[in-house]
Amino acid sequence: MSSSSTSALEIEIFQYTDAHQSDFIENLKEWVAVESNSVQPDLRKEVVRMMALAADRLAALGATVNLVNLGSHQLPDGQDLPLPPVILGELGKDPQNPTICFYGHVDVQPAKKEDGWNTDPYTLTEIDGNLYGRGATDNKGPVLAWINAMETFRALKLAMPVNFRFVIEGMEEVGSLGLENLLEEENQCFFSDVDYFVISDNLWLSNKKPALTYGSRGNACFFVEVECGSKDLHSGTFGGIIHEPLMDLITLLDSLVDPTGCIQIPGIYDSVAALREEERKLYKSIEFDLEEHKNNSGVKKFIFGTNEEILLHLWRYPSLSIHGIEGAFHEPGIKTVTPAKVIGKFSIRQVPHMDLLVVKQQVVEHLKAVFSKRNSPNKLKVSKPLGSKPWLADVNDLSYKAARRAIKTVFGEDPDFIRDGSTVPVARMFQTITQKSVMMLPIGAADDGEHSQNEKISRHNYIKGTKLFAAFFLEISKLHRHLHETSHTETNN
Ligand SMILES: NCCCC(=O)N[C@@H](Cc1c[nH]cn1)C(=O)O
Ligand SMILES: [Zn+2]
Ligand SMILES: [Zn+2]
Repeated sequence: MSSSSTSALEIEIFQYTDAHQSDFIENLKEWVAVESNSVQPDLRKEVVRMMALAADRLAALGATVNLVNLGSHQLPDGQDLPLPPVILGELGKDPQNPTICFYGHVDVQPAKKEDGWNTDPYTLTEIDGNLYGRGATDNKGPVLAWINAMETFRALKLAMPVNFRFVIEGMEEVGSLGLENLLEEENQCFFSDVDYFVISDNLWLSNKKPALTYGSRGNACFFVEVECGSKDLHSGTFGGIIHEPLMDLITLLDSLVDPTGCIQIPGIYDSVAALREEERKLYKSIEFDLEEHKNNSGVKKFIFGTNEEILLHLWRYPSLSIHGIEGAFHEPGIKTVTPAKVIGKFSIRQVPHMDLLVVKQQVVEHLKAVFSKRNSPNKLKVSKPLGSKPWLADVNDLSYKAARRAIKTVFGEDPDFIRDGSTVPVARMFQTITQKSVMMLPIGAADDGEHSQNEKISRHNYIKGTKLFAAFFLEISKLHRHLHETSHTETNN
């Protein structure tokens, strides 16, 4: 469907895209077939193979591709494992054109058929208009949609309206190891002429309505370790006469959040930016379907009952989640052991203007205070292995204006302006390091199930996403040229 303002050029591009749907889906099928799971060390070679495939595809478009070696990293068992290279690609150096740097990742979360998938996770399978497969939406589909859009310009022999830069990595799912250093090193080189960064690695808020994302929460991950000695004990021989580490730990974990979701760590909300009335109004106006969101989650009841409260608690306030306990018996059946050492894992999503150092101090003080009340002789250790800051963009940036127009052209409606409750550390990294404009332009729908069983992207979103990116190239080019012509004229006068 095209809106009345669709240009002849856009119509030509959209017709080409529609006519080549099967080719674009074949490309995605080829990528999904690679088990580029960055979590499991024994699959690292598949991540490396995936990086080579992505590099080849960019090179076929005429891009200069540099596979940057990031060295190696140490696994928990002390073994050294090479990191996959990062792709730095470039195509076009026309000084009249804006330079857009697209970031994406081609590693995936683990997936096994027996986890509850209805189809083989590595065989892209279309059912009722949905393309199921690991990485279909996170993030191979969106990366390919961007490449498909470029391919369309090339196939139609159209001049590229923008200069392209690429950062494609293969370690996003495990914390983008080595990427921040590379961005810092390349800030004055590879990134020096970038005008706008675009990331398409998140989802719409709704299953149907397109969105533009202007913020994401950061995250502070914590380990809390309790240890009573060097070996596990028989609970019949020692139960009842020792301070069990798991009991200490459960008390500690239980002290973190009350049943209304409120974090119990003193001072944690102190620096959260005050909510302005316009912002509250904005949240009220977003078309958010609470029932749809509940259905997507598969749970029966949320803590909050209104759209406004839900959005505030997802985007605007910190939240604390407990992820697991290392060392605790978790397998089926009975084992009457008392573990000597257990590590609780939790994280606190960060919002402006929380400070990671202050948060760590508050967490440590709170846990120590709770622990001291138990008079336990056990050893307590608290650490923060990972911390990333929140990201917030300026929606007045030209890229947002261009994307909004492109969305209207392709989807026939204005997008929701949304924030993301999860963390996309690279958005904040690009912003802090380069001081340039960063935008998140999702093409996946809320029910795509990233990281979950039966991950998918719909054919509709994949193909319209391809058109959206092509329309965005044209819009940003127009707006950028106009801005520069205007400022040039003003300078000359
Ligand atoms: N919708 C985008 C999701 C990206 C994502 O899943 N990010 C992780 C990153 C992370 C944060 N803390 C540790 N890893 C997330 O959990 O938000
Ligand atoms: Zn992702
Ligand atoms: Zn992911």
